[in-house]
Amino acid sequence: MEEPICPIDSSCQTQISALLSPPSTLQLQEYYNTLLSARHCSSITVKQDANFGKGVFAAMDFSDGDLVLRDQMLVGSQHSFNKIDCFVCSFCFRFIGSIELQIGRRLYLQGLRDSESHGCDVGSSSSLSKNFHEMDSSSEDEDQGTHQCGSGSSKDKIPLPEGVVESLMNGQLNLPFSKEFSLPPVVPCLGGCGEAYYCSTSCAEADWESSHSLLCTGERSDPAHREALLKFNKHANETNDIFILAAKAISSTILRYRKLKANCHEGKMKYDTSGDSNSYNASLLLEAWRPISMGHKRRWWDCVALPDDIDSSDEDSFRMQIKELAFKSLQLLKKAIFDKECEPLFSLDIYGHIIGMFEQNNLDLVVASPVEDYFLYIDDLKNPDKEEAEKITQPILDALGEDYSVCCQGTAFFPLQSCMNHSCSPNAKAFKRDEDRDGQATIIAVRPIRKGEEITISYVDEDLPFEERQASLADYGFRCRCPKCIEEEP
Ligand SMILES: C[S@@+](CC[C@H](N)C(=O)[O-])C[C@H]1O[C@@H](n2cnc3c(N)ncnc32)[C@H](O)[C@@H]1O
Repeated sequence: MEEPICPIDSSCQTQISALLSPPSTLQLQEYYNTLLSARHCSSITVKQDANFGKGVFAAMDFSDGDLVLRDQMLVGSQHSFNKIDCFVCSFCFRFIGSIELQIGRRLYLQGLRDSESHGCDVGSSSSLSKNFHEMDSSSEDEDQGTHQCGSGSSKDKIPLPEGVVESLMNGQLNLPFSKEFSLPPVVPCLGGCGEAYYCSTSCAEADWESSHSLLCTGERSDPAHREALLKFNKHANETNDIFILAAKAISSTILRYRKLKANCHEGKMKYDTSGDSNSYNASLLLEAWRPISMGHKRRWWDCVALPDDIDSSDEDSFRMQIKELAFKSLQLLKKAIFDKECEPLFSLDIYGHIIGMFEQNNLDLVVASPVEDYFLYIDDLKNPDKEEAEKITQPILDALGEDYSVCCQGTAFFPLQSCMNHSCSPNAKAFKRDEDRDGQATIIAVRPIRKGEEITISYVDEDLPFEERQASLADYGFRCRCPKCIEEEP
């Protein structure tokens, strides 16, 4: 197999090195201080630590159970396989519409999928390993893809009579007590793509401004770009949907760059324009790239852990195929949204680092479903209300099957949480609480934390034995040197 060669890697080498060089301590301090003050958060600080690079430190005392941080994502996306099950805002990931729409849409899409007997994307490393085997020409059980979808198999489900699913979707059928669980209305994408929906016009506008205006496949987009974007999305959904996140990171950088440039031209912002236009553009691009530059990064194909089912003798070939996959995805994206002034962003080196950053730093995005709350509420009713309600809800539960409620699942990069180092004896935990109904990351203290102490979370199950912990942390590309590991090291 030939190594993919990206010409931009060599033509923009100097700019790429500038984009990838770690920020100075001053830049880092300025960036995080501004971010923390914009979020009115004075309880933590981000500092360089001699041991592990950046870390998060307590700026006050916390007690066990205290909320340490609610972190808003920089970029995030719902897994493609989860889109059948959960209808959520494409920007903040709140469930939208109504309980009836959530259920009706899910049953409708499941039916459609079953009749087309399509599988679905199964997420990053398993899909990579599957991909590797496919490229390696060994066969893969077709059922495996379907099995891993949230929607489960249709065999134990009792379909609803014809027309009921439609009535749920179009609002003609109101379920008992569903008004107790009202959800925000469905706001379609401003570009009319029919792919992105929102909980409010402010989310629709914020997403449009931050990245979607470049990635929208609606009528407002240029037909040639639309075609290319559709191909890019298809490839990402079939291989690894982290590419969608990488596309969002590149789009948001381009849009920030254009905004900075417009602000400079309009005189709203002062910038050193003494150099030539290339160096002026390059420094604006560096500024636009700042939020991404802060994340800890290594090239994806260098840092991704070798899946268990791939022999170490195949490691080089595996890494090369990962690189090829990224190159293919990048070419599709380049066709869709290339911008000459932001050319370095389309180099394979930058693309590999962005994906590597997401693979190593991302947190699972999990938003609890209101459908579960709804059925629990019905179950808790007293008779005769319960009996009456169940006449309507039981056939729906039978149609949904055992996994009647699935939470929204995705992956997201959180700028502050991603600065938290790992410890096998952590003092905090990334945690979903019952009241979390959007895609923010919540960090809670799991024991008292003194002002000045580093706040650590565990990336893996910290109760595993030493070697198993180290093996799990290999997925994050490092060997743990926390106090517990240093003590337990044989
Ligand atoms: C999510 S980042 C945490 C923030 C990171 N320190 C930074 O500078 O951006 C994870 C990286 O931090 C380092 N790290 C975090 N916890 C560590 C630990 N317990 N032992 C060794 N390295 C650690 C590793 O380089 C790891 O890949």
